[in-house]
Amino acid sequence: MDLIHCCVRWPWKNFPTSKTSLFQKEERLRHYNPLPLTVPAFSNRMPAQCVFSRIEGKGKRSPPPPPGGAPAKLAAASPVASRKWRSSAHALRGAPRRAQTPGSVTYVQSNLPRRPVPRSPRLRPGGAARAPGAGRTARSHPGAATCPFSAKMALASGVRFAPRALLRPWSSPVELFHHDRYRHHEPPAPVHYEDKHVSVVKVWGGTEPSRYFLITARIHKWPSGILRLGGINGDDISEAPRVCPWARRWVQTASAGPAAALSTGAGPSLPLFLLLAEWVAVMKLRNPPVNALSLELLTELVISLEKLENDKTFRGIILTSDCPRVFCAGLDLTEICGRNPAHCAEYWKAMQELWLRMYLSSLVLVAAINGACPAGGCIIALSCDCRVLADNPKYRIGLNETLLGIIAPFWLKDTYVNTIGHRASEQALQLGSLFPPAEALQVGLVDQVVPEDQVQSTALSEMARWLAVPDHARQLTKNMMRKATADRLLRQRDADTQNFVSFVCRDSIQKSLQAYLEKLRQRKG
Ligand SMILES: CCCCCCCCCCC/C=C/C(=O)SCCNC(=O)CCNC(=O)[C@H](O)C(C)(C)COP(=O)(O)OP(=O)(O)OC[C@H]1O[C@@H](n2cnc3c(N)ncnc32)[C@H](O)[C@@H]1OP(=O)(O)O
Repeated sequence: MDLIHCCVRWPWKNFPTSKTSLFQKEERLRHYNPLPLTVPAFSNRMPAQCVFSRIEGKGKRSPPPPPGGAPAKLAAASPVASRKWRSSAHALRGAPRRAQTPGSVTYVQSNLPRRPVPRSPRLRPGGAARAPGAGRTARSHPGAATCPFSAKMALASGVRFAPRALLRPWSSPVELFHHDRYRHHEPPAPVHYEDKHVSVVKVWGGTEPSRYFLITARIHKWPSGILRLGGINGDDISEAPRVCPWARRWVQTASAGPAAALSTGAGPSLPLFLLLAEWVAVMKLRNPPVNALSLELLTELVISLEKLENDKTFRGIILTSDCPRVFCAGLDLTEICGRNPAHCAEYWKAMQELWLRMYLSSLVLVAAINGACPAGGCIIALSCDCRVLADNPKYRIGLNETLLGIIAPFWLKDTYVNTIGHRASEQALQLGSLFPPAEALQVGLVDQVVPEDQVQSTALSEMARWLAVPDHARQLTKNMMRKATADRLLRQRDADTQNFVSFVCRDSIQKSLQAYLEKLRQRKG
């Protein structure tokens, strides 16, 4: 299994929500030299099928909070929000930074001269700003600290978002911004731009003058790196490097194309005043020949997911296959055929664990299904948030257990029902249907069917779409939708394991598994 982690980092998390606060922000940015980003390689070969290859940012990390920093209450309630607050507060103050702890991403000394950041007269001690005339900060707005909707209300009522708004537990305001304003304002014609450095995945936003836009671009040098470039129509694009000096190369390259393309209704050029990026991991299943879910692979998957979940810089995983023509062949039948009950129990527990982790993952999981996806493979795909399937009639997807003489356990059935509905599941499960792409799309088993060579890029743009939603709101919603299903298994996990073991260890089932495996082997010959 391959994991490719790619990233660019951004120094600013508070996005201006009005022209006034934009200018305030630019004023501060003028005195702040964010860190240069270079791309060293890091490879940590794991045992078994798991390979991590990292592409990492260089720079330095924020120090712990100053005395009187993030309130202890916040730290206790939301470590992520607290951390965001700390790094942003220090960026504002130009505070010295220190190297990150070993074992995680490595940051080194910046070569760029760092200038102290003069405190804006509008900044109050503690970093909160009072916007002129506003009289209130977002924080003073009831509920603004907890949910994007009240932040939206605050926006509507003219409240300027101040640095203290960083205390909000939900993620980058850019996402809120995009979410609020651009969801229904796609450009009239798609904008295509590609050169050797970047290719534009999607442009969000309208082309009217004085409107913001957001570009999601892919950086070729970082295969799964997603770059977000924001701008206002009509401003000067040459400002961009000043704002994001460490990303100058890419900003400049990117700016020529999409900006020009977008400028039709808004003047000759557009500014890219903000650069955002997400950390997205690409996880490639690699257990040749067919990515059968061996105990080893299951374990690696669980460990990798846990690592990524715990590394708060990651927000999404694209799951795909490294084996040609097969995404995942499902359970490794050799793990349950001719094995003792203890082994079967251990195996099934690992399968449950993987499903639980994936189904309830706080990260966005996108399955880039680039091959056949039967049975357990389909389960893996169904546990993701979004599925993109390659348009090849040989790449069929579905739960075909009944054809093998086995029965999908209740939690797989529930996952199926949650995805395609009761009647379609009833039919497909009993018939053991494996759907070709067009039918899979029609029944709702996958979200997109695209030509094979576009699976990864489509998965990436789907990821961008999912990451455009504030993490906090998306995670809670996901939990709300999926928790009951997961809880059902959690309540009866041991009984489910017992059922599985006693079922697969039956002589009749062992015989049919053996016959099925034999058939697969002969078919090859
Ligand atoms: C109330 C009680 C409740 C109890 C519940 C018990 C039941 C629990 C059920 C849990 C749900 C999940 C079930 C499963 O996942 S079962 C597995 C189902 N999988 C399949 O049916 C897929 C079988 N494979 C294929 O169809 C093809 O291999 C595939 C289309 C994936 C690829 O075709 P291709 O032509 O490229 O490859 P080959 O067929 O030539 O295969 C190459 C070698 O791989 C071996 N192989 C294939 N699949 C598996 C597998 N699932 N496990 C182990 N090995 C597999 C195949 O035998 C070939 O091996 P050799 O190289 O040795 O010949």
